[in-house]
Amino acid sequence: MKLNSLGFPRIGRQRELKFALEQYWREEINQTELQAIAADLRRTHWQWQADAGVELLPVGDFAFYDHVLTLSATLGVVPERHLQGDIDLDTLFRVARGRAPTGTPAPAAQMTKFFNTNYHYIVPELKEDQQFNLSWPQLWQEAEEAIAQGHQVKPVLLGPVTYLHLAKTVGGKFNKLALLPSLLAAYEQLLAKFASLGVTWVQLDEPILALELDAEWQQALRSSYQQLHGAPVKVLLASYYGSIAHHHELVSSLPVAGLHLDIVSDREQLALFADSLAAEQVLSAGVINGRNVWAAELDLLAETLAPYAHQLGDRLWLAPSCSLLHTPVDLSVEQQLAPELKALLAFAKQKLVELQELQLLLNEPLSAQAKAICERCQQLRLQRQQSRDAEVAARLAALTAQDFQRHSVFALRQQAQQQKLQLPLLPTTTIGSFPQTQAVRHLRSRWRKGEVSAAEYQNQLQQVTKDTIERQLKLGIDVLVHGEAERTDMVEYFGEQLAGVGFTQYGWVQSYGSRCVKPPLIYADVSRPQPMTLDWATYAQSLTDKPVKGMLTGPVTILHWSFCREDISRETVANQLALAIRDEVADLEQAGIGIIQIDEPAFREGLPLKQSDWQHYLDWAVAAFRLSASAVQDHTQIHTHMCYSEFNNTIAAIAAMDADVITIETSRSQMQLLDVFEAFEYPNEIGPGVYDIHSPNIPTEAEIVALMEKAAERIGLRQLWINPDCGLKTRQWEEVEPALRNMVNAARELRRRLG
Ligand SMILES: CN1c2c(nc(N)[nH]c2=O)NC[C@@H]1CNc1ccc(C(=O)N[C@@H](CCC(=O)N[C@@H](CCC(=O)N[C@@H](CCC(=O)O)C(=O)O)C(=O)O)C(=O)O)cc1
Ligand SMILES: N[C@@H](CCS)C(=O)O
Ligand SMILES: [Zn+2]
Repeated sequence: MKLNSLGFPRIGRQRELKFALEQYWREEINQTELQAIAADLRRTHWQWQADAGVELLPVGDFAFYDHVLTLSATLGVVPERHLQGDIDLDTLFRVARGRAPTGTPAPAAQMTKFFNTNYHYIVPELKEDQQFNLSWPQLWQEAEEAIAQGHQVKPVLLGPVTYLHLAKTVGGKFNKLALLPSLLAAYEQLLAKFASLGVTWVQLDEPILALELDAEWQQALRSSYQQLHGAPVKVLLASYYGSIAHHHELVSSLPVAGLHLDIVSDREQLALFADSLAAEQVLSAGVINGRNVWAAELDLLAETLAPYAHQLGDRLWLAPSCSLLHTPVDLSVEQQLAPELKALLAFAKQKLVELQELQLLLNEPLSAQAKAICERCQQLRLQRQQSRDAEVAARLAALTAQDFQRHSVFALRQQAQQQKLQLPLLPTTTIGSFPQTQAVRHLRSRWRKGEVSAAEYQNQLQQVTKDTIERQLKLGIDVLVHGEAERTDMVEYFGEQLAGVGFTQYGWVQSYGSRCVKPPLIYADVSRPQPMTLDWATYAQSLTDKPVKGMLTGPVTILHWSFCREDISRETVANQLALAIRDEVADLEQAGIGIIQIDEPAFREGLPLKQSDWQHYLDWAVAAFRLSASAVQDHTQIHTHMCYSEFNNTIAAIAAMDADVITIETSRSQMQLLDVFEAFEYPNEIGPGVYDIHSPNIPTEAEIVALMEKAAERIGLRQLWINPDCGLKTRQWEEVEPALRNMVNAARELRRRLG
């Protein structure tokens, strides 16, 4: 029984890759030094996997920015604007970031969420006459590197059909599936190249199998794997992030040497696929959760797997459900986790050990070691069962329909709010965060190390907040924010303060490129022991007569961007979080904060992969948001904010959230995202973003006026706000101030023209 690894996090246990990349981009180290750090990380990660008993080490899971981008470069899919001579590492950085130490800057390629994860990939741009040529050697060079270290390797890359599915077409409309034959020819060359290195297995990932696919895409899968059958390597076809039981007939007819299934998402797949495997086919059972951090119940897993181990012998491989990219690297470096919580966890490195232990339970079930593992698992089960909070349960049980509903309908609330707030036509505001400067991060780091006292930390953050308020007042913005300087991250900050939620010191997970997040751990019933944002909001409000918006992260986003317990439904956890946020909303209102924003940028990302499951999700997600927002008086204005979203299939749910104001990311789509709000006759107020905060470019007054005129063609003037696309924490003050000055001037000009 082989242990199969689908990929290991590349960022490094201490985020070595992040720091090296950023140093390289700042030209503090050269490419040779960057390459050396990367090679060290790969060597370490391969060794850890080999030590755990993985025989075929994954290659292709390392990436300098994103593995989809590496594959694009491998295939020669690089936008012309970034292609300045032959492809080199800086070409990849220009595609991803718009700039690199060498070459001419050009607008970065689009970046978007990878399936239902919080990982972002760089969207390949395909032209109608796209050629695919092997153009960038990283993948086979890494295979050679691992082989030279004495390992056997299994290259891992996205399969051709998923690659096409994730790509976008540029330069006119055409069916991207027309490119499949030439793409397959490039894959054949790549597989032959691997074979020439002595590689026997190649893993091709087709996570689109977890989606509901139309006939055309199903046929694309059929014809692709029939064609690749001729390749001189064995193909392991991998799917993950969801069940593929609905494609059972299609998948079991494909002539591949093995299948990897995400068994965590649907255990029934084991029986279904095991029974239809061809005589030589391998089944890689993804039984260790690659999307979560909880220690596996190995004793129960072994019980489930035992009949299949018997049936398939060494054709059964044991694996994580997906690449370990989405988990933190190593639990052993955590020094401050409560031991009871630490015992419940397994990060990437520990998950490899779990595979090994599972193998032992199956091979030597009667051994003393096996007995000890089973006892540990039983102990953990007992501990998990004690994680209920009777008070939270009672509060949830007592909820009635009224708790999910504002007192009055929007039209009445709008009047009450206008009377109270007296805002001008087209009010201006920002989304919450202002630049998180090096100085603020350094201060926090020193406070965490005990080098700065809590009082001093507080005091200096107050200075930053005061400065942020003064800058906004000078700019003439109508609705101010305190700037979020005290927050590492919009989710982690709340995670640190909620009961039932744990947080790590080093549990970083790559979000995009060099950027990482540290997801909180929701391990027990959630409640709010004390106010979380009240002091910052009231302090900021004390500095001005203009309204300061209270700033909260919504329950759905906290849930999606955390590692969540699995013993109760996500809906229940969302409602627990909603009650905690509801209490904070009530405290803010009570303290005189008249506008409160509840951010939900992950609302859309939470949609299940299968569209047939969407409505159920939307129902409970909307309810959780409403529960968090509905305790206030009519005159208190509730905002929500969503970036990374399009609203085509969800507009009814967005309207049902019933926020008084929604701010959204629209600048890059030139306000086209508003079409759906217009068609739906969306009744509440909307702030369509006019400033692309992902770009260092400063929007001009004329550009903002033009964007808002487009918005006004679609949405009633009295419904509109003017604001950036998203928070400004990743930008510099030198960019933010002129951009916001132009935004405020544009608002004044528009009021003159349209008011
Ligand atoms: C909106 N987005 C978010 C997502 N998910 C979240 N959970 N949160 C989000 O905001 N998903 C979608 C997008 C993803 N976008 C981003 C954008 C930016 C980042 C990012 O910048 N991450 C930072 C880490 C943020 C953080 O916690 N900072 C700490 C500093 C930690 C640190 O590195 N400290 C240094 C010491 C510094 C010094 O001494 O000078 C160290 O430890 O060495 C803080 O604010 O204190 C990143 O750097 O990756 C992520 C997702
Ligand atoms: N209030 C947050 C929202 C980001 S999506 C911010 O401004 O950073
Ligand atoms: Zn945002």
